[in-house]
Amino acid sequence: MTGQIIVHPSKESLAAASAARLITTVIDAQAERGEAHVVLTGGSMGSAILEALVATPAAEAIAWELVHLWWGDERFLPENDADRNATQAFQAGLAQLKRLGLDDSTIHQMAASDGPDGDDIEAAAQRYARALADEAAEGSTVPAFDVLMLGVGPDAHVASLFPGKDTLALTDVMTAAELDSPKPPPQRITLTYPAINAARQVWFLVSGEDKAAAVAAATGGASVSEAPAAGAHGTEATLWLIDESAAVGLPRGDDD
Ligand SMILES: O=C1O[C@H](COP(=O)(O)O)[C@@H](O)[C@H](O)[C@H]1O
Repeated sequence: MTGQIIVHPSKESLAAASAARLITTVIDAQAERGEAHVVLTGGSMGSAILEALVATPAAEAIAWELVHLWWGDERFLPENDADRNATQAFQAGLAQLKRLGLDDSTIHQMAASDGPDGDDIEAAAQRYARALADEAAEGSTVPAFDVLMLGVGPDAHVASLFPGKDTLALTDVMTAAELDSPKPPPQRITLTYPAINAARQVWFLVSGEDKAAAVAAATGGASVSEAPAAGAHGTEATLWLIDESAAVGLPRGDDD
């Protein structure tokens, strides 16, 4: 496998330690490059890390006005729908981070199904690809994200890249529409592997025994088609940040 597995005792300690790691990584990125690009995940750990982040005073050490936030995927639903990843992120912590200087202009949401493209999901996916290209360095189509976080489903999906789907094979586009997701809602927009794998650091955030088989498969040599998480990696680091319950399927000695 590529990457390092770090096991935390509980979901709470995983979220708190990952939030602390995120703060340090963003501060380092800003010291080196001025601004930082962070990709958020949806799902349970997406909310947990934002809640932990806003609960620590150390979050104030980040220059939030120089942070770009992106999403790895989005459920294609109307704006403010409770199931949108962005809605959940605002509830979990983005609203508080705006008080620390995070600006709407650098919160890059994927379009909603009642947004500028209406229900044309392909157009909405392409719109996000253009937004990524606008912030990319010359000659690149996406920013070299400093941290890209990924939750992992029980079926080992990441972002909205699901087992056996055509989106897994895309190499020439940075975003894609998923029209028939096995997990509701069926319509989603996702980053593709070329976009994900441009990140400096990819962090998988996984809690719960229902994810243990997915963690074991993705880190144990399963194919990308079976376990999409196996196809994601960073250019500098790939970290599996998991809790003990998500680690129960790992061979003994594979964790820290
Ligand atoms: O639907 C989604 O699911 C995955 C995993 O979510 P979880 O609640 O099982 O942790 C998430 O990473 C993705 O962003 C989201 O759209």
